[in-house]
Amino acid sequence: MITVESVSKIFNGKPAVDNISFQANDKEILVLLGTSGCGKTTTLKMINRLIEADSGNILIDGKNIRDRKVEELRMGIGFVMQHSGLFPHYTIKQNIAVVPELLKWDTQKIQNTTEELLHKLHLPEDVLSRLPNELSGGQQQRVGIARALIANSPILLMDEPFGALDNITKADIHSEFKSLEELKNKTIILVTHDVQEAFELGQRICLMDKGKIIQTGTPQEILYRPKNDFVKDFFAENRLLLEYKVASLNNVKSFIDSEIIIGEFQFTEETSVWNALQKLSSDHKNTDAYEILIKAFNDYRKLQIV
Ligand SMILES: Nc1ncnc2c1ncn2[C@@H]1O[C@H](COP(=O)(O)OP(=O)(O)OP(=O)(O)O)[C@@H](O)[C@H]1O
Repeated sequence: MITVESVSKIFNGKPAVDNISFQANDKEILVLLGTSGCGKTTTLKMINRLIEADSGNILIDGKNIRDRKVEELRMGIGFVMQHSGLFPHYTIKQNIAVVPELLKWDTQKIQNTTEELLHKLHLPEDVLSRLPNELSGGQQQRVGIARALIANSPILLMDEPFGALDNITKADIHSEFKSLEELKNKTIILVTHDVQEAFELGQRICLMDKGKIIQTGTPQEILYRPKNDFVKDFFAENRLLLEYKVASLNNVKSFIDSEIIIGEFQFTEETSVWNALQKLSSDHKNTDAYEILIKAFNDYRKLQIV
């Protein structure tokens, strides 16, 4: 568990992070969401002490990170930097091997684990001998993720890990990412300014503005019980889409005979209404099921909006 207690950071007399507190629970993906300059990256970097907090405390599993050696602290934290952060003069193979070499893994183990991760992240093996600038932005980001995952540390900090991807590739990566076995037991803090990404990946979201946390909650809580007008307005543009994405078939099942829809189309109760509708809309034979689901969603929605 990561606990951030009343943490602040001031740059040139201006607060970049202003007395924030939150907790990332074990094995959850907590998203820090906010517009450019609101203090997300600074917050993330304070957790692995790339930036030292001016005040407040950060605890990992109850231990203050100030009381730990920086190198030892960072060994237990995978970090995916904004724009991949790969060493430009190292090959991809060397970039991925940096931490395993510090941990004195034998060459065979490094090679096997690297190949396994490349495969899972859909990167061809021939990238290994290339330099970062010989890869696309999206490929570089996947390498950045492989590098952060290889040592299997229990905590993962990710700064805009999919920022270089277009929206279509992003949607694919999000579902791949969520199903990666390597992530299942990790506590993950992910920074993004992309509202849809936050809703697709975050179990909880901290919405930040001007160095402060405005609201922390599940996507449903943030959407249906916004703390103030700022939160409401922040999601106004994407609101309907987000509502379809946060509602699962489990949420709407009491409004339909969902067994039919779930069984017939191989959905699960966790499938979002959005994904189910997308699948149903791809074939005109499913028009009836599509309409049943829309109606159920509308009935469910009426009860959420207070
Ligand atoms: N090293 C630094 N020196 C001075 N000011 C800084 C430094 N790092 C960040 N800042 C300032 O602190 C504020 C917060 O920056 P931060 O990078 O944490 O924001 P962010 O939410 O991650 O933004 P982005 O999404 O654009 O990366 C900004 O006003 C930024 O200009």
